[in-house]
Amino acid sequence: LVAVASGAYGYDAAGTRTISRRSFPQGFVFGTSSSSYQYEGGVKEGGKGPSIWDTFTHQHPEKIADRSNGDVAVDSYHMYKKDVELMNDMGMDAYRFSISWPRILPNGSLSGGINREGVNYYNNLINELLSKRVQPYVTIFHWDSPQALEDKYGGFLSPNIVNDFKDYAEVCFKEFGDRVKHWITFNQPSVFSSGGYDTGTKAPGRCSPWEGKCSAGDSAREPYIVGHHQLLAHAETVRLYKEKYQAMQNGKIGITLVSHWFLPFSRSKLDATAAKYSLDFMLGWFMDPLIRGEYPSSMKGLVGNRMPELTKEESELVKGSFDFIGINYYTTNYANHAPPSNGLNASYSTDSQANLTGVRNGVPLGPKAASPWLYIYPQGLRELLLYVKENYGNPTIYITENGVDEANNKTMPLQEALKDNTRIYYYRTHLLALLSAIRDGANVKGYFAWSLLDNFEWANGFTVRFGLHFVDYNDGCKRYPKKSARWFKEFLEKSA
Ligand SMILES: OC[C@@H]1[C@@H](O)[C@H](O)[C@@H](O)c2nnnn21
Repeated sequence: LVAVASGAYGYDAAGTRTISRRSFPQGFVFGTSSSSYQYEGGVKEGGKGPSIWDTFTHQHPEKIADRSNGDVAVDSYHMYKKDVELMNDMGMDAYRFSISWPRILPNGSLSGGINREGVNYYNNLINELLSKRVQPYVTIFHWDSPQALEDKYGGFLSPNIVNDFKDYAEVCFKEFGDRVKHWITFNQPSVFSSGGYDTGTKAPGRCSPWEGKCSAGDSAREPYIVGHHQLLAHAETVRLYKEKYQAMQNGKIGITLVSHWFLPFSRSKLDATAAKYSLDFMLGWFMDPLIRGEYPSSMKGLVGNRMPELTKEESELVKGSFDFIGINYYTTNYANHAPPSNGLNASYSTDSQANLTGVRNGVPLGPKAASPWLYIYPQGLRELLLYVKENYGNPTIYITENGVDEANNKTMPLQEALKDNTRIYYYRTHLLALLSAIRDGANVKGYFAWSLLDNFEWANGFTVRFGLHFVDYNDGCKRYPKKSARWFKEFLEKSA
């Protein structure tokens, strides 16, 4: 009875299914995730050059729900020691953060000079983490590319970006690789491509005139070009790390992809195909080249001559270019067949011939979060991981993001805002789903919650809160642990 009460067998005395870190394999890594533009602030401090997100939010405040920006964000540029203290208080093993490219190379290219103040900031953060035995997992690119390269040659629209990215990554390996042992080249290249170049809802805000309010762009071609250049930049960087640094620094390198799980809206074959196409366009776009050296056949068939081709040499460079794959999972969608729009208005979002929704015949897949795209469906994480195991050779996986948001209710008293029971439900059920997939053979080595703190949520600005800690934007970004942070502390209690 005592063992059951202590949750040793997964159930508490009340019979509620419980879970703790002891349920997971020995050495399984638990952490939290963040990104430079969403956390740092210090927009013009320490010699940082402008990023495309600085430009996007200042030139198009109308594209951000509350017309806000990341100039201050949650001020981690000045408060990183407090952040590390919060991770340590919870008992977290690791922290995933991204480096701001223009904070290291203000002019984008190596020839423009290295900003030593920027290097110092990340050295201080890494050293603070290690002083508390929190392992740094570093994302080299989380969407905030240098404005200087956008102006110089169109950023990721140009193949020139591949060498500039590789040079930037090499500076990171040289400066931080003695202490950073897990590198993630890109965060969600599919979303950088679709948000920035299909819908125009993310920086640099390009799209076709009929897709959105953008000054320029081509939603039918640019997302695929930008995706292709990210894939090549990733593969060249992995080759550099493996040829020149891995033996000496003994780190691992990978990439983070995002995917929903997809369920057919009906039992029709067309909807089953729509679900598969949706998975190919969101996950397979990059997973297929990484595992097989080829874009998905569905994409090649549906996108046709607008889909870039991997040469034989590129295919060999990309195939197997990883030690691990990061997967971000948040939600699941129903997919129903959507006949192709007229050929004139093709785009990444319509090429997959699928309409996506979280509701079927008025019934939602699960409780709805604050973000309209997020329905709580933990089983989707299990299904996605088993799909990756069965279809992609069971590669080493880290869940590099998983989380849920609530609305930023400015009239709610602080003590009420800290009672985030939905987030506890979300994490408990998703960790159970993850454990189930691991027990069925999924090769998962770690899990990172999004996010340590409430932060700047891109087009949603500060109108939603994803954090385990509440950030008071009206009082110097003061941090307060939510109830979920206390839940995670119990979950992680190493001695338990
Ligand atoms: O929307 C919440 C988070 C963002 O804040 C992250 O920056 C991004 O990597 C992501 N991908 N899917 N969901 N997310």
